[in-house]
Formats: sequence, C-alpha cells, structure tokens
Amino acid sequence: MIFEEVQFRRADRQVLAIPELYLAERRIGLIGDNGSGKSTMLRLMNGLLLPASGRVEVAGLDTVRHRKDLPAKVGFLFQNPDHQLIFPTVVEEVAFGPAERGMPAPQARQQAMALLERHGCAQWAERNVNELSGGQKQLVCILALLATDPSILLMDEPFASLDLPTRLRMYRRITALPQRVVMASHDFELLAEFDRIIWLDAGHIRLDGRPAEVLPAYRAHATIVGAGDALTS
Ligand SMILES: Nc1ncnc2c1ncn2[C@@H]1O[C@H](COP(=O)(O)OP(=O)(O)OP(=O)(O)O)[C@@H](O)[C@H]1O
Repeated sequence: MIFEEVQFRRADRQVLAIPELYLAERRIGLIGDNGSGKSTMLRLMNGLLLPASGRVEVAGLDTVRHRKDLPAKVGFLFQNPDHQLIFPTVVEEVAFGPAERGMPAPQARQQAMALLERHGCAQWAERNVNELSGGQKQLVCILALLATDPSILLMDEPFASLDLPTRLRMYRRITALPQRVVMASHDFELLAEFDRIIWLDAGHIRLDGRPAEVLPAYRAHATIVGAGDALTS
C-alpha cells in the first residue's frame, strides 16, 4: 500500500495530509485522538473516499483508476455495523459476499453456516440481524468479511462493542489470519502484537514505528492532554 503526496479535504478544511508512506507489514495499527483522520485514511484505502490530490495504491491498484476492482481485494469493516448489514438474516449476510463473487448459492450458504458454527453462533443463522445486540451485529460483520477472503482487511475499531470472551476469540482469529490487516483501534492490548503503529494527529503522521515505541508515546501524550482537561474543568 502506497500513499504519495495525499491530501484530503472536508468542506474547507484539510483533514489528512500524508506526503509519502509505504505500508508492507502484515499487521498495521492506526491510532490517534477522535477526529485525527483514522477513518479517513482507511476510506482512502478502500476507495470510498478519493484523494483531492496525490495517489493511493492498494493491493497494486490505484484507488482512482481501479476503484471498481478494489472490493474483490480489499475488505472493509465499518465502525458502525448498521452501515454494513443489508440482509434480513444472519446466514444470508455471511453468504452474500462469496455468492456475489460467483460461488453457487447452496455452497455459499454451507460455508456461511460452517463459519457461524466455528464462532459459536450457528444459533443466530436464521435470526433477523436487527434483533441482534450491537456486539453481535459487529461479530456478524466480521464473519461476513472473513467469508469473502480478501487479501487486505481494513478495520475501523472492530472490537469496540464486543464482550471480552468474543474479543479474545477475535484476537486469536485476527492474529492467525494470512491477510494483511490495517486496523484503527484504541485497543492497546491487541495493537501491542502488531508489526507497525501509525499515530495520526490532526491529519498528520506524528509517529510511525514499532508498538513498543509508538504506543507509550501516545499514552504519555493522552495522559498529559487528559490531565490538562482535568485542571481546566
Ligand atoms: N462527513 C464529514 N463532513 C465533514 N467533516 C468530516 C466528515 N467526516 C469526518 N470529518 C472530519 O474529518 C476529520 C477526520 O475524521 P475521521 O473520522 O477520519 O477521524 P477518526 O480519527 O477516525 O475519528 P474517531 O476516532 O472519532 O472515529 C475530523 O475533523 C472530522 O470532523
């Protein structure tokens, strides 16, 4: 994945500026305060947003010129599961991606059932997605994404509403995945296992390196900022 002289604006404001970035590690974490540009960066990688200037290349594809080809290679997990779930039942949701990519419907359904079983949620198969809790919906989104077997997974705070046992299960699952993962997260326990962490600050890369370097630096910054708020409130 490559960012070259990328600028992105919202209304009149520049919200992301990345002069040059080459991402080759298998597990990359994005951290930063709310509004620092993490979601924007992920959406530039999946072609949902296009750079105002510069170039983004993902899985060898220029996101502007090859936008239509990106979904086959790049899986994206939204922060809010309601933005992702479109089918009435859980099994239909998980079976949709592979069926859309040409797998015969019965086989796609069988594979979806196997995936649901492996994650202990086969009993949800015929349930309406709207009847699930927020965390359950999030898990269905993750399984639907894994079912499509993309070569790159982009995840925007995927574990925010999962309970601890489910979160630990998903950690193990993500760690074992062969795919490249880029994940925006505030979950330092998981990010500590990653290969590279990028700290975004007001749309700029403030620090980029190993978790052992970047996570404590961000934590120290957050502590200082938090203490400042406490003193002034
Ligand atoms: N639809 C929008 N219209 C205008 N500005 C937006 C829009 N979406 C995001 N922004 C702005 O872009 C900037 C970056 O937002 P972004 O969602 O990328 O941040 P983030 O780091 O993912 O935040 P969070 O941790 O809260 O999810 C913020 O200043 C935000 O206010």
